[in-house]
Amino acid sequence: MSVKQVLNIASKIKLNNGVMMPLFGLGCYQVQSEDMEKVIRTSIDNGYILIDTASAYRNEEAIGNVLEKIFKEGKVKREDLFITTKAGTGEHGYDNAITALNDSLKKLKLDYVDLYLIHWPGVKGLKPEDEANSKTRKETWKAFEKLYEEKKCRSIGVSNYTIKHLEELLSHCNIKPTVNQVEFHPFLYQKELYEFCKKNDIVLEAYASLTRGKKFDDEVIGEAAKSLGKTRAQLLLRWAIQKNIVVIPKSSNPERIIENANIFDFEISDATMEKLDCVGDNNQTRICWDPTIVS
Ligand SMILES: NC(=O)C1=CN([C@@H]2O[C@H](COP(=O)(O)OP(=O)(O)OC[C@H]3O[C@@H](n4cnc5c(N)ncnc54)[C@H](OP(=O)(O)O)[C@@H]3O)[C@@H](O)[C@H]2O)C=CC1
Ligand SMILES: O=C1CO[C@H](CO)[C@@H](O)[C@@H]1O
Repeated sequence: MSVKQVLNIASKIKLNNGVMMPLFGLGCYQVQSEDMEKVIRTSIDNGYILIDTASAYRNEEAIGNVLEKIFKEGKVKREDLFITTKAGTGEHGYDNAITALNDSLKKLKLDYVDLYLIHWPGVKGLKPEDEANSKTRKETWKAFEKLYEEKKCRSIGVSNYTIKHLEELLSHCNIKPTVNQVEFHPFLYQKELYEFCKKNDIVLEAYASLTRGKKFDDEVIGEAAKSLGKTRAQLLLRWAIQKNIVVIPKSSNPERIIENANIFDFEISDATMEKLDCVGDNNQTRICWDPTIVS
C-alpha cells in the first residue's frame, strides 16, 4: 500500500474552525523515549496520522527527534500529520501558557502544532471551586487565542472540562474551543457531556478508550467482540468512532499498534451499541483523574 493510501485510512472529522481532524491516532502517555522511534514508525506505516502528547508526558523531545528524521527521509510531510500537545496544570496563566507552547514547539522541533489543549481545568495548587482558578483559566484561554492567531497552533481546545467549565469558557471566549479531550469509554459513558459538546459543535476526543485494559474481562465486551470476530480493544475503539468521537489508543507494542488501527472495516449494530452504552458499573468507572473533584 502506498504511503498516501495509508495516510488516508483514518477518517476525519471537521472541527468548528474548518480544520479536519483524524478520528483516530496514537496516544503517547507513557511511551518511553527509547521506544519512540519504533512506536512512531510502526504507527505511521499503519495509517496513524494523529499523535497526542503533552508537556506533562516528558516525551515531546523524543517525538520531535523522530519526526525530524521522518520528515528528512521525505516519507511523510509535516502537513500530513496532526500533532496535539497540551499545557499542563503548572502552565496556566497568560504568560505561562505562551511560554509553554513555545517550549513544546522547540522540543517537538515544529513551527506549529495542529491542536493545543488546556490539559486540565484546575490550576496547580488551587481548589476547583477557588475563584482564582476561574480567573486564571480565562487568562490561559486568552493566551491560547493569541497563539492561535499567531498560527502557532492550528486549533485550540481543552481537556478534562466538565459542562460547567465549558459553559464558563463559552461565556467569555472570542474563539470557541474545537475539542474537549476526556476519559470516555462504555464504562464511563458521559452522555450529558457528549450531548452538550455535540450541541455546541465541540468535538469530543476520548482518552483511556481501552480502559488501560482494566475492563477487558467484562462479559458483554467479550461477547460482542467475539461475535464480530474482533478483539476487545478493537470493539472499544469502534464503539467511540461510531459516535464520532476521536480515539487515541496508546501502545508501545507493534502488534497492538497494528491491531488498534484495524477498526475501519467493521460496524457494530445499533442493538449492540445500545448494549455497550449500558455496560458496567452505572457508567461510573473512572480509570484516570477526576476533574469533578481534584484540582
Ligand atoms: N488529557 C488527559 O488528561 C489524558 C490524556 N490521555 C491520552 O490518551 C491516550 C490513551 O489513553 P491511555 O491512558 O494511554 O490508555 P489506553 O486506554 O489507550 O490504554 C493503554 C494501555 O493499554 C495497553 N494496550 C494498548 N493496546 C492494546 C490492545 N490492543 N490489547 C491489549 N492492551 C492494549 C497498552 O499497553 P502496551 O503499550 O503494552 O500495548 C497500555 O498499557 C494517552 O496515551 C494520552 O495520549 C490519557 C489519559 C489522560
Ligand atoms: O494525561 C495524562 C495521562 O493520565 C494521567 C493520569 O492517569 C495524567 O496524570 C496525565 O496527565
